[in-house]
Amino acid sequence: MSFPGLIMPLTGAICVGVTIHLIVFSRGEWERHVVTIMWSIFLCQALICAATLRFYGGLYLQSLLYTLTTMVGFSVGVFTSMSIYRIYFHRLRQFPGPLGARLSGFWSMGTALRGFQLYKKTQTLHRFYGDFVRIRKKFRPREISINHVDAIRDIHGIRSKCTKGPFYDLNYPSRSLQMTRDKSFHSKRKQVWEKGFTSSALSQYEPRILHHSLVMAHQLSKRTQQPEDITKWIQFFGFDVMGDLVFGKSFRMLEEGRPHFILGQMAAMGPVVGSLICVPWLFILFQNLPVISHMRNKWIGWCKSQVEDRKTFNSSRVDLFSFLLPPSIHSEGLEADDLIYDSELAIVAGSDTTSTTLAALLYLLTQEPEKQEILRQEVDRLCSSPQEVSNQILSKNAPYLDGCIKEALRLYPAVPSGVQRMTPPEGAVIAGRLIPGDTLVSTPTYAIHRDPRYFVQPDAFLPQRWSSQSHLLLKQEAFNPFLIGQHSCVGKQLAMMEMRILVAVLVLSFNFHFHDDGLSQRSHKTKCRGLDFQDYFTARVGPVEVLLENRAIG
Ligand code: HEM
Repeated sequence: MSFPGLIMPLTGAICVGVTIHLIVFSRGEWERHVVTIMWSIFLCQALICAATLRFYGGLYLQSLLYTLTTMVGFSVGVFTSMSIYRIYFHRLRQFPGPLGARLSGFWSMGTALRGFQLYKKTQTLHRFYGDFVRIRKKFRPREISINHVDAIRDIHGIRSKCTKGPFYDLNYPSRSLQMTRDKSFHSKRKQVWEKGFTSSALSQYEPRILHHSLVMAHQLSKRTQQPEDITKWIQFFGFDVMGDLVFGKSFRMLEEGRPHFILGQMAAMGPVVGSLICVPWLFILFQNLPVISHMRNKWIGWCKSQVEDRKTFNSSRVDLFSFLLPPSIHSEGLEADDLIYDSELAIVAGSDTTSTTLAALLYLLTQEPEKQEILRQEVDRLCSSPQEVSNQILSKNAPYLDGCIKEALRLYPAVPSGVQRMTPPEGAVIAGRLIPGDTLVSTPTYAIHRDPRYFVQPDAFLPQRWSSQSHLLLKQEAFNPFLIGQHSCVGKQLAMMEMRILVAVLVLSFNFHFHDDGLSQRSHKTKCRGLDFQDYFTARVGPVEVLLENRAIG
């Protein structure tokens, strides 16, 4: 039998592609089913191949050509229909934004891959297009970034009807306090988490945080001959503290002066996550690839073994785990793996964010020695030695220290692009404008934090704007590093305590300088070029090499 022309299968496949786009891809949330969808497409292609082979009597090449034609036709159908729909018919078409960003997540992925500075690109787009920009940051072009202070209240505030968007399905069906869209599970679990951050719980963590700060100062005091990468030590600190508070044992990175495997794991995963979250279906597909799933399983397996270890020892010391571990798993509707993912969340959310802010702050203080000196004088007045550093004293009497921390959080927010929420089906008025239902919305934290409508000299490090010179602060509500509302950061007070204690110990122990005489190229570069601040959903700071000078105190 002769092999038919390819026009008919091509046209048929294009029609199927258009139909599938219109009934599946243009509505609902299909991303979490992407693996099934891919398998179905694969299966259809295999069936077409087998059927043509059988029907046309074993003409392998032709049969392959036929199958490829249908595949190309299908893809052309889906992507053409998608592009036309997104440009001309999408219900968000009245919102401006760059063409690429309206078309596809690959635009954001390309932008992310060029230095992981999507937060800066978003800021530039807002300057060009205005407060509302249609941009695909984490999910499809139905996302609008809103660069307005009122949007923070309207999207995240306690009265908001916006819910978590499909970004929070990325680990589905695994769930943690943060990565769940189940409201009732979240609110029950949040109550449990909050018990781990009361002032009485925090006061029990404080001596351990001070201990880790002193170990870090001790290690640094032996490294004053040449510039030292302070970011590395701060990461050790952040992870050691969280290991101690979550699993009851430190990772001992500070003591041993070298990274634990978890840090290498996180460093490797950062760019992968940072680029793939822009195209979530690809993220979910990647997670299922053997190499990636092996890395992830290794890490989760490690968390699991730590959770098991922690369950078996009855610590007399209170730690976060004592609160998270229920008397009986079933009593709180937990599933067996929930604790593992919650402990992973605590380690990652608690260490990365705090380390980023601390590294940014030390960079800013080294950049501006006169502000470093004002801070040192304030801390000197309150604490006679690093061993005497106390959160209680600092939190009540050190406004300049708190101002420094807030400025670091403002200039370099640890979640710089903001987080994704979804409007209710009936839509919502956000910053004075009606946004259609089921639209993904976010507030770009970095851009809002550097908006001159809300902060005078927004790019300058001015700790006094939070105390003696409040006229430099035009809209306090625009400052939103921990978020507000029911999904706000549960670890805020712990983070503030850690940052106060470590910074106080360090400024009491050392003077920080950038090295200018060519001894350290990197130190000089950091000084001239600014901070290497990369956005992988949570941000990371590159090496900050500073020269430490021991101070004679006590
Ligand atoms: C400078 C430090 C920190 C910053 C800037 C920060 C920021 C944030 C932000 C913006 C969120 C919202 C994420 C989202 O909705 O997807 C969040 C959530 C969260 N943070 Fe933090 N965080 C910090 C430190 C900590 C610490 C020390 C912990 C301790 C374990 C922690 C635990 C959490 C948890 C468990 C959530 C999820 C809360 C929920 O979904 O209800 N964070 N954080």
